[in-house]
Amino acid sequence: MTSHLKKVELHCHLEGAAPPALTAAQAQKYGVDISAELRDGAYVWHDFASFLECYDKVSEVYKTEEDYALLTETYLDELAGIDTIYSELIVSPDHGKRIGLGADAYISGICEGIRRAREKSGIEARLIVTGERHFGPESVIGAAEYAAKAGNPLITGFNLAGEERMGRVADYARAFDIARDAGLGLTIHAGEVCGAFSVADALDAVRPSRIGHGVRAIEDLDLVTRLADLGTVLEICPGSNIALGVFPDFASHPLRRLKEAGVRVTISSDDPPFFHTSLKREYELAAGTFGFSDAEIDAMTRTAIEAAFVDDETRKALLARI
Ligand SMILES: Nc1ncnc2[nH]cnc12
Ligand SMILES: [Zn+2]
Repeated sequence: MTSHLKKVELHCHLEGAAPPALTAAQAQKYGVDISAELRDGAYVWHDFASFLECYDKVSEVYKTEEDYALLTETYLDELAGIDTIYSELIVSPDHGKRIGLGADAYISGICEGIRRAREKSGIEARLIVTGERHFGPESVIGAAEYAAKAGNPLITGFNLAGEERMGRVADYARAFDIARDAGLGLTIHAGEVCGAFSVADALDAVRPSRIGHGVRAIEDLDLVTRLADLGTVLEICPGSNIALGVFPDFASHPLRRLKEAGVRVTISSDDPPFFHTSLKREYELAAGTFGFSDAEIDAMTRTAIEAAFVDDETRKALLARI
């Protein structure tokens, strides 16, 4: 039972959190045929590449500023309902551009959703702008430039998501330089679909304070030591890793081994309904399947706040609530 624990989430893709029922209603509203991607209330995909395709198709039924406000408010309300005090949402202004809404309207809708949710429950949230690796370095640089120039106090981080097998991290280093120079926090998907080399690449080329997943670092014990020595925080999403077949089962998932090796680990849900999970379930898995005590789970939540892309005053206020 973890319902009595305060929760924090550092790694959730906004469109990846879209509830299937809301997506079905949106598709009907816009007359979009989504029957290949959404069947019997569940998203349909069979491997990482088809997951990314399904994700992009689902994203297409969220079209207006108000659609994005509603999606954001819905997800943050769900989080607040399980005692989540802080959430970082991974968002893609490029997607706003691609669907013709525009990056500013996309972000403005999301910020309105944050405002509405915060007013009801007090939940605090920030945005991590992401580039999508499969759209290539130029597009990722564009996302970084957007985030750097936005001057939006809720945009506090930059990420690289998408097809990890495309190119090497160094190809995207310039985007991270732009984001770093603008004072944004840096995190990057690595060591999820690709092996330990991808985590090493990320450390060498980006020097991020956090890594999304990073779990395949376990394939190289020297690299695990390097992560522990650097204090790099891993945003670990066990349910996602099992759903995508990164590990065959929870018994072989390295969350506990990484923690015991001194790596700073945190728990998140990634794209919850796509992976039949939720932040609530991830906390339950931490307690039940991984056998962590309440104190150990609270320590991971505290690590997440320490690594959050927020100002010191907000960090202090959040830490005081754990
Ligand atoms: N788990 C994941 N890995 C990489 N890119 C993503 N985009 C959405 N979810 C993702
Ligand atoms: Zn992710």
